[in-house]
Amino acid sequence: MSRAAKRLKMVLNHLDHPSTTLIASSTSAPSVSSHCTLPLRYTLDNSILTPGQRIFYEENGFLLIKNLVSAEDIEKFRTEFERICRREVHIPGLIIMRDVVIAKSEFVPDQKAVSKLQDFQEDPELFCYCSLPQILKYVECFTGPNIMAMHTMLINKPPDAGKKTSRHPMHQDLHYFPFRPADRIVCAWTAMEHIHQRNGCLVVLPGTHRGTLKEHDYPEWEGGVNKMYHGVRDYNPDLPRVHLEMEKGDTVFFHPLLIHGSGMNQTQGFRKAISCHYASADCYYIDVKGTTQEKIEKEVQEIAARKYSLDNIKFQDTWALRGRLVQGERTSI
Ligand SMILES: CCCCCCCCCCCCCCCCCCCC(=O)SCCNC(=O)CCNC(=O)[C@H](O)C(C)(C)COP(=O)(O)OP(=O)(O)OC[C@H]1O[C@@H](n2cnc3c(N)ncnc32)[C@H](O)[C@@H]1OP(=O)(O)O
Ligand SMILES: Nc1ncnc2c1ncn2[C@@H]1O[C@H](COP(=O)(O)OP(=O)(O)OP(=O)(O)O)[C@@H](O)[C@H]1O
Ligand SMILES: O=C(O)CCC(=O)C(=O)O
Ligand SMILES: [Fe+2]
Ligand SMILES: [Mg+2]
Repeated sequence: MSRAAKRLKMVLNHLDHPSTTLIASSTSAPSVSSHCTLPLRYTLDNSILTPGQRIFYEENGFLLIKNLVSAEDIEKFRTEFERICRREVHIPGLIIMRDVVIAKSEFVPDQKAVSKLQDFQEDPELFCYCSLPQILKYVECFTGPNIMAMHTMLINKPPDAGKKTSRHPMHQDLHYFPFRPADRIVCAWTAMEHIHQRNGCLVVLPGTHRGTLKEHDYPEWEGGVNKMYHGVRDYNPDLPRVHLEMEKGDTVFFHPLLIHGSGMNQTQGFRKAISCHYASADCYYIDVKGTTQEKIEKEVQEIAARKYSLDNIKFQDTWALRGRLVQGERTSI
């Protein structure tokens, strides 16, 4: 056995012990070190993730699992999405979002007018995604056994109308969340078709989950920006980034501090993905007053007041009302 292989084996043998520390370099096999250490803090001890997968998530803040959701399930989500677009079903609480370019034009009951569905927790067909056992099995590695589905989306990224508004600016999802700890929150995002750079795949900045929550603002884009699409202020386009090309059914799990976004859709198709943000039910709410999240709190409260006549609702309560238990016990949030 080579020296590198021996070293790797030693790390793998130790990984099941919480006290183990390791350094994991981004290029080669991880090595045990007594002076420069990185505890495992982003993943929990169970037998689902291989040691290599744990190290990868610890280092990079995301983990891609191939072929996790079946074609039949994806077909079911697609069918339901189309029914919603044709207004054949009405789902309480569901937000149907249109791209900013067409938001002010005429009503067209077609999927071509819908860029995103948000908050589908009351739709049994779509919410089925959030309870898929093969997804929850992975989610538990990050959240622990008590699991809440906090936020649901089906993204139908439209062909760009020429103004680059189909882009999603680089952001950290934690910016939208008034609950903690961040390490017990994870997003599952599943490709509903082949997603590549030309139709606007996810773009991630590996390792940025180890940083802090950054200040977010609307980016200054000439062609306009969609409502609530905040981006990290002073985005540095020189940081190393990875385009996540995915096949239908592939699922990426990522940390809420990971900086990510998606490019414009340069094809004529509507690229589809379905996602859910999960949190441990043992998380707790925080007050965002006086923090960088105050602006988003205000925007969400304005929407809650305008759309649902919920005046003076607390930011935390907009989440408590939408969150749904999918495994274990609803202990806190
Ligand atoms: C049961 C408790 C209820 C609590 C309710 C709380 C509401 C919560 C809102 C969402 C929270 C978002 C949290 C997400 C966090 C997850 C992390 C992931 C990061 C992201 O995904 S970032 C993007 C997330 N945000 C969105 O997807 C935006 C959500 N969209 C909307 O809220 C609505 O689509 C919108 C934009 C408010 C419009 O809806 P609606 O009011 O139904 O639409 P109207 O046609 O009536 O238009 C009203 C007004 O808005 C303009 N408009 C419409 N679409 C857009 C757009 N895409 N961009 C900019 N402006 C838009 C439209 O032209 C109208 O303007 P007027 O000037 O004519 O009034
Ligand atoms: N000023 C900015 N602030 C925040 N996010 C940005 C900014 N500019 C670009 N992005 C985001 O960067 C990510 C990468 O975009 P994309 O894949 O389109 O890059 P690219 O096509 O390689 O670059 P370019 O568009 O410059 O040719 C997208 O999420 C995009 O929305
Ligand atoms: O373009 C996408 O599908 C990603 C959207 C995203 O990151 C989000 O909604 O939080
Ligand atoms: Fe996001
Ligand atoms: Mg681009």
